[in-house]
Amino acid sequence: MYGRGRGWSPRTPSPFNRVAANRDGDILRGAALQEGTKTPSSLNDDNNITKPQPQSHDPFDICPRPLPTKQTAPTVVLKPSLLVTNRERRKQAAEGGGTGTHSHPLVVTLRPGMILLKKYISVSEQVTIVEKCRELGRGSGGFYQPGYGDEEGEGAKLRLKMMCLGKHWDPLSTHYTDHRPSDGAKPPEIPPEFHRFVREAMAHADTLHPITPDICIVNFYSQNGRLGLHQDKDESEESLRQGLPVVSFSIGDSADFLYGDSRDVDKAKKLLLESGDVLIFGGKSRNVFHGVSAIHPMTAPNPLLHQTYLRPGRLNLTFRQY
Ligand SMILES: O=C(O)CCC(=O)C(=O)O
Ligand SMILES: [Fe+2]
Repeated sequence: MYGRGRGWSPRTPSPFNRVAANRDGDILRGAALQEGTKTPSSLNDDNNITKPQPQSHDPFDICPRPLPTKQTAPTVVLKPSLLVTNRERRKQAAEGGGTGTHSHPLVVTLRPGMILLKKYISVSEQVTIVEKCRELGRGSGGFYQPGYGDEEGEGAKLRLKMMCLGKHWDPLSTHYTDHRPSDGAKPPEIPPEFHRFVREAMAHADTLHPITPDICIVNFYSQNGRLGLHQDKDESEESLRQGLPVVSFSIGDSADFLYGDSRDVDKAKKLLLESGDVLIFGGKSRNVFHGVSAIHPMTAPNPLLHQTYLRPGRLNLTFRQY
């Protein structure tokens, strides 16, 4: 995914020092290194440092329930009335999308091989996706904060939480593996309903080869999340040669998505990806450089938040065929 396309390996000096210094910022150093990880080294009985142990990752809940307030016991969390929810749904439908009727999606060709299905995923489908990602994300192989740098996980961290389905993408080796090296977890399977959503979306991108995804990388960006410009180049040579597309679902807060022909942020185009958007890039755009430069707070659709408690931020799923 990110690594190989970014043109470095763990044994060569990481370009992230450069990236971190130039505001493109897909990593955090220092204090943020602590988030979501535990140090893998430990002492044995004789107080000698042992070999690195498998890490455990703190569970990460993308839909935390509100804490009860002090003065009232037990707290009842009020969901909006049906009237309010329906009004919001109608408003959203009137604004042009996310209605769940895929008969006339707005299909925009951004460049050859790069297709945007605007507000394509209905709110109820977004709810299904969020709930499934929540469930899988809290279990074995669920969300963690991926690190680069060294085998002890003491290097830089990506500025997002990640979970892989189908196969694990390892940021250290920049290869796909059957298990997550840090804790040995096997990635959960891609849920059958996700396969259906991808199949239906692909039908609107008929200039591109359809995929049968066997990998889905799920990223959760908090409001200061970022992802530097990179190419997705770690799938099989055959997949890349055929230009098999990456299918990307955006849910939650909107994001500034950058794309272009080089890693140069100043030359990249900027696209606002909103909740329910599907971006497909394959064929002549399979190697496009892309990244996320900003998340826009408080832009997620209210009905989605009311139904899922999705935390502030953005969920992105990229489906690929190895
Ligand atoms: O979050 C996005 O829109 C892009 C994610 C991405 O490029 C990746 O996971 O490789
Ligand atoms: Fe990517």
